[in-house]
Amino acid sequence: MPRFSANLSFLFADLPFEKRFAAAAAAGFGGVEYVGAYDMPMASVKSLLSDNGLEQVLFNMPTGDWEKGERGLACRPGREDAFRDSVVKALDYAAATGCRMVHCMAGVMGKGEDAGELARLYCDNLLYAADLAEQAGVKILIEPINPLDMPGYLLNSVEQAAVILDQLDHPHLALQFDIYHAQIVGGNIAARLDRHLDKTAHIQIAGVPGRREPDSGELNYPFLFYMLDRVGYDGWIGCEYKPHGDTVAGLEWIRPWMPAAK
Ligand SMILES: O=C(O)C(=O)[C@@H](O)CO
Ligand SMILES: [Mg+2]
Repeated sequence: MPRFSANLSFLFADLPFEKRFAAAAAAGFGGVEYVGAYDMPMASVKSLLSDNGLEQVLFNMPTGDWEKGERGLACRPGREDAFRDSVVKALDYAAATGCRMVHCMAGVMGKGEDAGELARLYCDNLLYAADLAEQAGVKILIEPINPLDMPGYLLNSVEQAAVILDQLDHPHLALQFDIYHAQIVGGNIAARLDRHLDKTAHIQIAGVPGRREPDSGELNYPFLFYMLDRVGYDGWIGCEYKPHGDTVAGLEWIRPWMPAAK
C-alpha cells in the first residue's frame, strides 16, 4: 500500500504555511515534506509535526538565493562555504524534526561554464554532505529535474544520477525519483523505476503535462503504485503537484489508498 506524503510547498498553498500541517493531517496524510522551513524556529516546526501526528519525511537544504536564480549550491564554484553551512543547518533541522532524508539541490550552470568542472565540485560536495549526514543518521538525496522547468539545472536525468551514485558509492547518498521530471526527461517510467529502485529512497508524483493532480495526463499512476507494491517499495510517495483548485477537492484520486482522517 503506498504511503503518501503531502508536499506543503505545493498542496494547501492557499493557507499560511503553518496551517498546512493540520490541513494535511485532516486530509489523511501521515507525512509531510516541503522545500524548507528555515525561517521558523526548529521548536515551532517540531510542535506542528507532533500536534498533528505527522512525520517529517523530507525537506531541502537551503538552496541559496532563490530570487537571484540560485537553485542549490552543490555545484557552484565560490559557494563552497555557503554549501557547508547549508549542510549543517539542514542537519540541525533534521535532528530537531526527526527527518531522515534531506534533498540536496545541485544548482544551475552559468553560460560558458564547464559542466565537467561543476560536476566534479558537485560530487565533492555530495561526499562532504553524506559524511556528515551519516553521523546524523540522515540520507542525502539527489533529484534529477527537467530542464524545461529549471533551465540550466545540472542534474536532469535519472541515468545521470545513477552514474553519480554508483561512482560515489556512499551509503548515505540516494535517489529522489520524481516521476514528473523523469517522464519529461525520458519517459518509460515503469522500467526505469524498476531499474533504479535499489538506489531510490523517495518518490514524488504529479500529472504530466501541467504538474497537476496525478489522475490527469499521460501517466497511469494506479498501475505504477501497483507495480511499486509488487516490487516491495516501502518508502514514501510525495504529492508534489499544483492542485487545479481546492487541494482537498482534488484529492479524490488518493482515496482508494488513503482515507481522510476521521
Ligand atoms: O522541484 C522539485 O521537483 C522538487 O522536488 C523540489 O525539491 C525543488 O524545489
Ligand atoms: Mg520533486
